[in-house]
Amino acid sequence: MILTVTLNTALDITYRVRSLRPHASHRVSEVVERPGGKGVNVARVLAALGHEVTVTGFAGGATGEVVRDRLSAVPGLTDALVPVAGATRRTIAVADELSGDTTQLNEPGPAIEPAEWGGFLDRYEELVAGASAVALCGSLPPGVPVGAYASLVRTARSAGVPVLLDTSGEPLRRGVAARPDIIKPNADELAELTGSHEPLRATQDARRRGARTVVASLGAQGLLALTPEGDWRAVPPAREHGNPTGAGDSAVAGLLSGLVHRLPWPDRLTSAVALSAATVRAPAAGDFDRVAYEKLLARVSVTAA
Ligand SMILES: O=P(O)(O)OC[C@H]1O[C@](O)(CO)[C@@H](O)[C@H]1O
Repeated sequence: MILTVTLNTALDITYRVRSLRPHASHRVSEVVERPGGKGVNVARVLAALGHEVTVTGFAGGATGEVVRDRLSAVPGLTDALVPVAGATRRTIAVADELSGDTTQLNEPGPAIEPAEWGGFLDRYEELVAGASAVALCGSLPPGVPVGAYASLVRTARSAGVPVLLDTSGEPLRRGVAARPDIIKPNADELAELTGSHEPLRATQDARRRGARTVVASLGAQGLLALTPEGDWRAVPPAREHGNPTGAGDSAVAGLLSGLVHRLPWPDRLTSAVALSAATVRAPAAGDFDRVAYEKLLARVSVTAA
């Protein structure tokens, strides 16, 4: 099984409005509610691709119950979330029909008590022992130590399980130094980590900091990957229009799926780019348009970087 870790799970709410304007009141034409947080989205896509996947992290309160209830209906997905006293956060994505842009508002998440964090570490160690790969995804809720991902990377490495890290800021900086197998920063996360806004230079710098492979997600420019097998750019055939929320999570799912199937890197990148683009076409995060995905697979271009 593939293990995904979402320390800051969420109930993702997507609102559709005609046109979003600051300081104005809006009528919402559609509301979609989904279990979210990056690792949860990754897990849902992996399950849809036919993988056995286990979700862990924290869940609490009424929002946590909704998240767990919805996850129990996903075939192939096992819920190993650790209960906490605080309530799972909500995130709000406002999709603006006129511009096609999405505005995201993410709550900070519940305060995690030291005993809850300790309980999670024990659970994580047990789960890692049965995993073929681990993904550590998203922000940290308050109370979780900033070096959390560095510890979780070290645990996976000492168990001999490949580990992918997808986070930002100081948790990413510390996590990279613990030498994860793969990191998947976006352009902003890379720039924050390295101080460089030039993607190739920043990706090389991120690799020198400790990640074995860096896969940078660059929006419409696709993925730039520096790997032990070679360096590639994987680009979708055209810019997609729709809701980009969760597109990076789908790319992570594609990378993990390719990793456990031991596919060559160009094939992993093709699948990651196609899934990512097919997610932009689907209305809610963590979903992808399967027909678009299958068509896109033949149209992604992978070239040496
Ligand atoms: O953990 P954060 O970095 O706040 O990101 C969480 C959010 O990002 C998304 O996963 C999209 O990538 C949403 O589903 C939402 O839950």
